[in-house]
Amino acid sequence: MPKILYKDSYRNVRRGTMQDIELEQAVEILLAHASPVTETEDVPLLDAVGRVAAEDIKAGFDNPPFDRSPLDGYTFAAASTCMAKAESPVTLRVVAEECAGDFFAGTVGAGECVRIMTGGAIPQGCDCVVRQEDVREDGDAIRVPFTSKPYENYCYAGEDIKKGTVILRQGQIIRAAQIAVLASEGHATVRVHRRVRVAVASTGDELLQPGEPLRPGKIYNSNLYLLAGRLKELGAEVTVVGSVPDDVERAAEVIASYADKVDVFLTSGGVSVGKKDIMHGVVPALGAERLFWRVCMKPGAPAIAYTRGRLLGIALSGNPFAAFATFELMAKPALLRIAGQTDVLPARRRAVLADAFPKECLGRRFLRARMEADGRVSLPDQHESGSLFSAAGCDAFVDVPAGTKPLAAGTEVEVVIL
Ligand SMILES: Nc1nc2c(c(=O)[nH]1)N[C@H]1C(S)=C(S)[C@@H](COP(=O)(O)OP(=O)(O)OC[C@H]3O[C@@H](n4cnc5c(N)ncnc54)[C@H](O)[C@@H]3O)O[C@H]1N2
Ligand code: MOO
Repeated sequence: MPKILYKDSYRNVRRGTMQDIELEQAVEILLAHASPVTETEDVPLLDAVGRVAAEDIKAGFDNPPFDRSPLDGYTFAAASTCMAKAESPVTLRVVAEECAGDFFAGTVGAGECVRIMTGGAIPQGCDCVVRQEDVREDGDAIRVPFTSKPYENYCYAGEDIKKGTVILRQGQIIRAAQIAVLASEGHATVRVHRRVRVAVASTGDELLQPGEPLRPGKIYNSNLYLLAGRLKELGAEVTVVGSVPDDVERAAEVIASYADKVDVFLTSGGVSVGKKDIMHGVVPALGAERLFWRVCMKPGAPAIAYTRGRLLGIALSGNPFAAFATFELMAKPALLRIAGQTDVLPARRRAVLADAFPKECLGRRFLRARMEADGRVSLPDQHESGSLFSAAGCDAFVDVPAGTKPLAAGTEVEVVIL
């Protein structure tokens, strides 16, 4: 591997045609290099929660599979009660009893009924159900004091799902409701894409692992937990590499050793213009192609993306909120695409600010924020890129365009929902 000096690495890439790109362009470039995994596997339904469907599934039969009763009561032909009145009820003979799961194979004739429980299959000859509380039970007969209409209190076969309906779409994320629908159609397993494999590491000789004693000038490594934790939440197969030293060759060797094992190598730190911002050197040392460096946004502007063969490398800023924001806005769409998902961009909406933001934004800025129950979006007090704690309760970013003056409470803003 060529020896690359720290001081060379950013200066070389800064010269020439290098230009900051818009976030949307960065996402487009990442998505263009995010090939969905092709390997699939069949997993039991409960293991499929959080996974991405690898095939469209159509309902193989009408659900429910038979006409059924929505009540505990009696079923008969509505025509049998056409003469019924409160003062002269019609008497119907109870010829059978059916609980849910039973099947009465006979035909119910005029003047007859079947006692039926909720979920019981409606027998031949019957077209309505009455509640048992509404009739008088009298030995093996009932007295019905009103006329019933055909298909009153009646659940049709296929009322829930018609045969042939697409019940799961390729690329859809599978949640509890989806596995319940699959179960209702008799599926015990479902075909899913294999999980996206991500190695996550942090750069920075200042970093200590939690559990080590705190030493002067050092800080604990929080980004590793933020990124690995978020990857877990998103259902990725995470390899926690840990801290890589601030050494171009060593870091490149570590990343290269994962090139065939993971889809994405995610790092934080070392992307700005400092003496130890090694990622500029790591990219050529890896023999990788740099896709971009610097995005027109705060925080996280100095993010780098690169590829080597099938490996996609995403190097985020070390500042914790920069790592947080750029992970959500740039890395996540690419990871979801690789995982096989079709819907990969975060939702956006307009909302009114509950709090003021007192600073002018010369460049485009993403503010940590929280959607409130009243539909407004609130801001914490602390917005530094290096501050993590105030982001911990946030579930949205306010997307503030370049050149925005201080924002007053009550201003309508564009919000990215996490
Ligand atoms: N002269 C300039 N300096 C800086 C610029 C610039 O344009 N010119 N950009 C600033 C911006 S914006 C950012 S963002 C940071 C990006 O720096 P790096 O991505 O190279 O990150 P580091 O220098 O390694 O670290 C920055 C900051 O974050 C702390 N850190 C790093 N890793 C972790 C971790 N795993 N857990 C917790 N905290 C971490 C690190 O100690 C630093 O305080 O550069 C600005 N500078
Ligand atoms: O892009 Mo940086 O995170 O603002 O300090």
